[in-house]
Amino acid sequence: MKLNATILYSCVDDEREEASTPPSEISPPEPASIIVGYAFTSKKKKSFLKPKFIRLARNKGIQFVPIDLKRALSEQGPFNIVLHKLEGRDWSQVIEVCALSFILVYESNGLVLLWNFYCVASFFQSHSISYFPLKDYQRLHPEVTVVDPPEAIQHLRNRQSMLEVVADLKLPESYGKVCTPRQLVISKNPTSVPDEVVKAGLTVPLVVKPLVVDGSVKSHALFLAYDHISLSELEAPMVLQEFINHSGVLFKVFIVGESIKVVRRFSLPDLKLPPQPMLEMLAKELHHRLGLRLFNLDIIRQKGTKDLYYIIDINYFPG
Ligand SMILES: Nc1ncnc2c1ncn2[C@@H]1O[C@H](COP(=O)(O)OP(=O)(O)OP(=O)(O)O)[C@@H](O)[C@H]1O
Ligand SMILES: O=P(O)(O)O[C@H]1[C@H](O)[C@H](O)[C@H](OP(=O)(O)O)[C@@H](OP(=O)(O)O)[C@@H]1O
Ligand SMILES: [Mg+2]
Repeated sequence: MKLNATILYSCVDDEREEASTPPSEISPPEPASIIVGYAFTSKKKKSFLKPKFIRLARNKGIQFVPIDLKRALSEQGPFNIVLHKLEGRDWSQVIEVCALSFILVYESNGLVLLWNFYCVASFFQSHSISYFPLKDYQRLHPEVTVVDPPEAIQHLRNRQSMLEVVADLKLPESYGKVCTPRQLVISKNPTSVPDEVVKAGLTVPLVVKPLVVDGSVKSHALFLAYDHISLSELEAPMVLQEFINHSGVLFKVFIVGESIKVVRRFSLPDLKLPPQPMLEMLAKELHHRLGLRLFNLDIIRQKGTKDLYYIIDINYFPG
């Protein structure tokens, strides 16, 4: 969900360039000292690989090379860094599910399809394609930095596990208190939702969010439920989250390795930012617990309080 943004701690060039020419097609690549292999959705290509950014990177000896997902990763490169953001299931799972489907077909159809599965397996072997290419690639090439490991990203692909890790933190409260909105996960059809909401002690209005976050448009379709009747009309799986009044101000906290950048959206000029030491503790802890280097936290402050903060969303490799 995009709102107007004011950059605070750092000056980021927000100039939008419509063109999204792949880097390799702009001009012949300069000799690069760092080669970044990337596997992106077309949306990510557009938002991230802007010509101006690619020029800047090239001047610094960094070259972006597209990864061909249809070919074995080990046949491509060499890369210094692998950067990825794909829609739906992550890269390794797509291949895993493909192999699994053959096993399932084999189980229901007997020997003929056993042979089929065997052929697929030997095809993968002879073409050096593993069922978990990124994992295998990491094992074979520990010198390559993969940003970020698919298993770490999994935490952020579900709005329950995403916030559980924050709820488990035991941070000192000297700079402010960080919590998460109370929420209820609805996994099945929602006819019983009104009762469940009452049982859980939640009250309307509630923010309704799809449980799964897979980069699709659907996973960003949010609703506000103002009454109990509308709750039973929604599509599971979803989370129902208590609405936090927050004066319409959101802090986007971007974490890139050890650095933290804060962006205020719907900014008010005289409003103070969340304290830097609190953000540093949060970023450090979540980096360790999630195993991610490139992510962002969306933080709001409860209206009428000075230091009660809620983390409402965490995004991997955000815009
Ligand atoms: N619990 C909440 N209380 C009040 N407002 C909320 C709450 N949750 C979300 N919002 C509002 O809805 C917006 C979108 O919510 P959220 O970030 O969870 O969705 P998203 O689809 O993951 O968005 P993004 O594209 O930023 O990742 C927030 O930026 C905030 O303005
Ligand atoms: O407001 P921002 O720029 O942080 O919006 C992000 C959004 O929060 C999600 O991270 C999006 O990723 P998906 O969940 O995969 O859709 C980002 O899109 P992307 O195409 O840049 O990865 C948004 O920019
Ligand atoms: Mg999000």
